[in-house]
Parts: sequence; C-alpha cells; structure tokens
Amino acid sequence: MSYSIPTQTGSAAIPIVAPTSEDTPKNLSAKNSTLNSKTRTCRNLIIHGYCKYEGKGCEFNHDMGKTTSPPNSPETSKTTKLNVNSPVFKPASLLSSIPPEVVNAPPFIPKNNQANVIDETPVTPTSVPGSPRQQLFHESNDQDVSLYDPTIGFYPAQSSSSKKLIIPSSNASSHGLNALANSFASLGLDNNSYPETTSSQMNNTNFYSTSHQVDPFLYPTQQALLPQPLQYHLYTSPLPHVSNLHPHQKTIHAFFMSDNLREELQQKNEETLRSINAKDFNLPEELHVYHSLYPLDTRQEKSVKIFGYPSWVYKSICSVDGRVYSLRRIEGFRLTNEVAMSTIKNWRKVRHANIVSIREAFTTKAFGDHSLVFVYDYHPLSQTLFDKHFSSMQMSTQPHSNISETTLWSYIVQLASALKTIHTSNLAARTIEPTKILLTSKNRIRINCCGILDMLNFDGGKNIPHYQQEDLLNFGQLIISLACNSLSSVHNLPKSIEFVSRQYSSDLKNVILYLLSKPSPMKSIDDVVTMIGTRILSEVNNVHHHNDFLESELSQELENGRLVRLLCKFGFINERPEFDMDPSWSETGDRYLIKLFRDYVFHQVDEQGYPVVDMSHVLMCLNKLDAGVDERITLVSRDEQSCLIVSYKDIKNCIDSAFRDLSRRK
Ligand SMILES: Nc1ncnc2c1ncn2[C@@H]1O[C@H](COP(=O)(O)OP(=O)(O)OP(=O)(O)O)[C@@H](O)[C@H]1O
Repeated sequence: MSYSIPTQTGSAAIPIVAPTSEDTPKNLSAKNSTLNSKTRTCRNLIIHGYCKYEGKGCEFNHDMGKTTSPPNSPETSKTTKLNVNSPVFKPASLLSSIPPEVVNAPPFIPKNNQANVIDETPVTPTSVPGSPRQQLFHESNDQDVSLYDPTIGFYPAQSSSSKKLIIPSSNASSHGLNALANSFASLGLDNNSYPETTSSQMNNTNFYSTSHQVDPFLYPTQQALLPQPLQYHLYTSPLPHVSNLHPHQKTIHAFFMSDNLREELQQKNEETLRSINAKDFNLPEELHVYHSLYPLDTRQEKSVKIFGYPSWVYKSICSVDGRVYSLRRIEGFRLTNEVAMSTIKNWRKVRHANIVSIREAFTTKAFGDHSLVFVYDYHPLSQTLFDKHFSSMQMSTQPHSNISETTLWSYIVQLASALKTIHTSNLAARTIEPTKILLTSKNRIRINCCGILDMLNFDGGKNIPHYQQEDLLNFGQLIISLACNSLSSVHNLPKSIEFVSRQYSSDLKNVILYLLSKPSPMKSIDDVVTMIGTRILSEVNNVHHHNDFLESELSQELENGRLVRLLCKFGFINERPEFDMDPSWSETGDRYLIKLFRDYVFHQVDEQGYPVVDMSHVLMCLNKLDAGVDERITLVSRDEQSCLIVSYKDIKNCIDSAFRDLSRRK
C-alpha cells in the first residue's frame, strides 16, 4: 500500500506522529523543566486517546473531557461499545484544544512505505464529490496523455518516475474520454496487461478515484472493499524440467483449462461487467427496457458513410431477461413509415453463427433527439475487421504483414455461409464492409448491423435482388482489400489482382474475380459456395479440431466442479457443533472420521511442523474419495491418541450420511 502525506504546513489536519522513545516518563519529565507541562495536553492522550503513564510519572495535562482510561481498564471496557447515548464525535473541538507544537510535529511515515510515497498534488478544495474535477487519475508526466485502449480499458501511462494526479481538461470531449478512462481505472482491471503498473499504484486510493474515496490508511478494514485487479495468471507455467513426467504423473496444469483460454474468457467476462455512471456521459439511465448503457465505440469522429446518419453503439442490460445486449443508436432519424418496423421481423428469424443476431428495434427521444435504436446480441471484446487489419495503428506497427491465406479462406467461408443464409431468406446483408464485420474471437467473424439499412431506406423489399448483387461485389472488394492489406486496392484492380496472383493461390484469385465480376441475374452466392467447396471442407475440419480442444478443456474443468461439490459438503459438515442440539455432533461417530480425514487432506505438517501445502495431494485424496476406492489410509487425531484405518469408501459413506443428516428437513 502506498499513500501520500500532505506536506502543507499550517494545515488543520492532525499529523499522526510515531510514538518515540521521547514518550517515556523519563524524557517527558526532562521536558517539563522547559515547558509548562501541567498546562500542556498530553500528546499520548491526543494520539491514542489515553496515556498509560497517567498517574505513573507523566506530568502533562490529562484532563481532556475525562476519557483517559487505558483501553483495558474496567471503565473503558464498559464504555467501548457505541450506543445511541454515545456522545457525538466532534473533531473540531478536539482540534481547537491541540497545542501548536503538536500540530507542527512531523508526520508519521511508516518505514516500509517511505520508498513508495507518491508525489501527489492534493485534491483542490473546489472539487465536489462526483464532479468531473474530482475524477483524477495517474499520468506519467505532465505532457503525456493517459493511454486508453478500447479493448482493454484505461491504463495509466507506464513511466513511473514521477507519478502525479492530474485534473482532466475541461474540454468536453476529453472529459468524456477521461471519465470513461476513469471509470475503467476504478475497476482496476489492467494490472495484468501492463505489469509496469505496480501493486502500490494499484492500491493507491487515488488510482481508483471514485467519488466515494476511502483512504485505506485511515480505514484499513475498508480496503477489502476496493476493487482489486484480477490476476489472470494464477498458476505459473510448468517448468521445463518437470515437463518430462512419467505417464502417471501430472502437473497442476493438467487439472485446469489452459491459461490462454481462461484469460480470454475472464477478459470477456470483465468486459461484459464493465459499467459507468450514465450521467457522466449524458446518457439516459433507462432506455425502453434497457439500462446501464456503456459506450462501445470510442471513436470521436462519427462517419455517416454507411447509414447516412451518425451511429453510436452501447452495451446495455435488458431489465426483462437480465442479459447484455448491444444497442446501435441511429442519431437524428425520424421514422415516418411505421411499416418499416416490420422489416425487423424477417431479420429476427435469421439465426447464423456468422451473423450478429438482431432482437428488436424501437424509436426513442431519450437522447434528446429522434433516434432509432437497434438491439443486437452483444459479443464482448469484439473488434471490427477495420480495426484489426486497416486501422492506422495496425498499419503502422505491421506495415508489410500480409494476412495468411488460411485466414483469408476462413473469412471467405464464413462470409459465404452467412450470405447464403441471408440470400436464401430473401434478404440482403448490405453491410459487407470492414467496419461492420466483427471479429468476436480468433478468426471468428460475424456480419453486424443487418437490417438497419432496410429500415432507414425502406422500399418494401423490392430492390432485394439488386442489394444481393451488391453484397457479392462488396464481398469481393473486402477480400481483395484484405489480401492487399489496403482499402484503396479496389481503386486499382488490375494491379491488385496481379498482387493477389503473386501472393496467393489461383483458387483465391478466381473467387475474387468472380465476386468482382459484373452483376448479373446469373451471379449468385450459390456459385461462390460451389467454387470454395474444398475450402469449406478444411474449414469444417478446423472447426471440429477446435471443438475437440474446447471439449477437452471443458472436461478438465468438469472434474473441478465435482471436487468443488465435495469441498462444499466438507464445509457444510465440518465445525458444526451445534447441529441437532448436540455440541459433540462433529466430534463423534461419522463426523469425527470426516474431521480426521479433513486434517489428513489439508492440515498435514512435515517433520519440522511446517504445513504441507501440496495441491496434488489434495486433488488425489479428493478424487479417490469421490470415486470411493477401497484403498485404506491411516487417520491420526491431532493429539495422536487415536488412530483409525479406514478406506476412502468408508469415508465417502460417512460424508454422504452426515450430509443427508444435515439436508434432511426436520
Ligand atoms: N454487437 C456488438 N457486440 C459487441 N461490441 C460491438 C457490437 N457492435 C459493435 N461493437 C463494438 O463497437 C465498436 C464500434 O462499432 P462501429 O460499428 O460503430 O464501428 P466503427 O468503426 O466505429 O464504425 P463507424 O465509423 O461507422 O461508427 C466496435 O469496434 C465493436 O468493438
């Protein structure tokens, strides 16, 4: 834990002073010769509330409202409990009685924290709780802007040489971003992604900077309430010398899902749970049946290229089913034709693994304008294909990295499959465009925003065949842009095709040429599916492999679920003396055996008396117990007076019967 010490002099605050040897009666009496000790209030009294040398040599004044008894005196023990009659705490009156010497005493700095003291500018007195001015966060230096990455949230700039708190500028847009960043910071979720952020920074209350700050130094017990950064890597990877194990030996990793998968799932869960204070962003607190809006698109500049209107995306919770959805708001759109709403009905029937499913659409004035809102399934931590492959950051970090042919084929197969379903349903996607295709996990894509243009430009569906041809053209343009790693490749097709034929297989070039060919009634997604048949087979194969992988990971966790259930039973049974009005319930019969077994599993000590902390021993015992094997073990009581030889099967029966006892209704 690190914290700052206010350095201003003349402060009204009472600096806390470390008790020193000067407080001994001997030294105190020495000082009495120079100061009029009789009139000075005893410092121990001010700091600790009592003086243990009162009446034993301490000559300072102890007459301060007569609350000077030591805590363990009978008098204190009578009054330590607060009740309604307790006097109201009035710090002001206490302060007024503090002599200047005490006020100016040096502040107490715990030794082991001195190195971590952060130079923080105190919060200005003008900041009101919850006001933007109070939303503070760390920066590495005055010039740096704090970093914000939409995929992982806010993280402080990584230089730690001079940590300062800064007040965000009053600029509206930066306030919005800072408030968002701040809310992420308050979650403290970024420790793992950025290990440079030290735990001391993490625990600094200002790092969390909520409007209800609690100083853990003043309120140590409150610290547990502060959100702690999630540690993804709870287990280290196996060391090289333990990887050549015998077939019957296992490392701890063999019992849990892989770290990467666990981390990915945990990050998605965190992302799903993130929230902000809607008021800070001028967002409605409720929108139809949705609440807890959280902005997903952090791009400040709004493009109207796709829909003709600016659009905004929010994560939100539905109060009807409690699930999280993605809301896309079309700003400033006034629905004039109610029949247009019916287009959503057809889209709601489309269910495909590569299409973001739409749930409903509604109009609202909650944003202070006429907006149309579309509700889609939410896919945490998703990225658009544009962000993944064409964003300026991506281009600058990987200037020459061409997308692999395998990935391209995977995209082609997924898009072709989605378009086949859409076109067969007599609909057109109309959003085959890099910013409207989401990458929801590795190489897994979904067409987003389906149905929006059908409603915005409602034409009764008479132009569907035309839009379907456009889908195929856009499909070809997307693939060639990805292959050439440039969005402008569509403006110079001969050169781009030449590049593709040099870099990729002729199959790929042929598909692109077909998709980019002139629209005609004969051109259809069915032909594309026929052309890519063999690639579909390998994609199916890959999907099955991945499925096998996930299934085996799941089966490992499945075992853990079984063990957790066992541990829960243990927890219910052990240390329950009051059950059945029998104080010896857990000390006799079956329960005593279970208690000894608990000691055998968890509380063993080695020859030196040190605890044996061996997870594999625990897992082995619990697995044998769950299976109820006949193997016998020796259970010894803690006083070593009794010794029982029992099989796992016996113990399992005991646990079952004790648990039945407990769960049986009276
Ligand atoms: N259904 C969804 N589930 C989860 N996140 C989504 C969903 N739809 C969009 N997003 C998130 O919102 C971000 C912005 O989406 P959007 O379609 O506005 O892209 P954009 O690049 O900002 O396009 P535009 O310039 O048209 O606004 C995406 O990067 C994605 O992270």
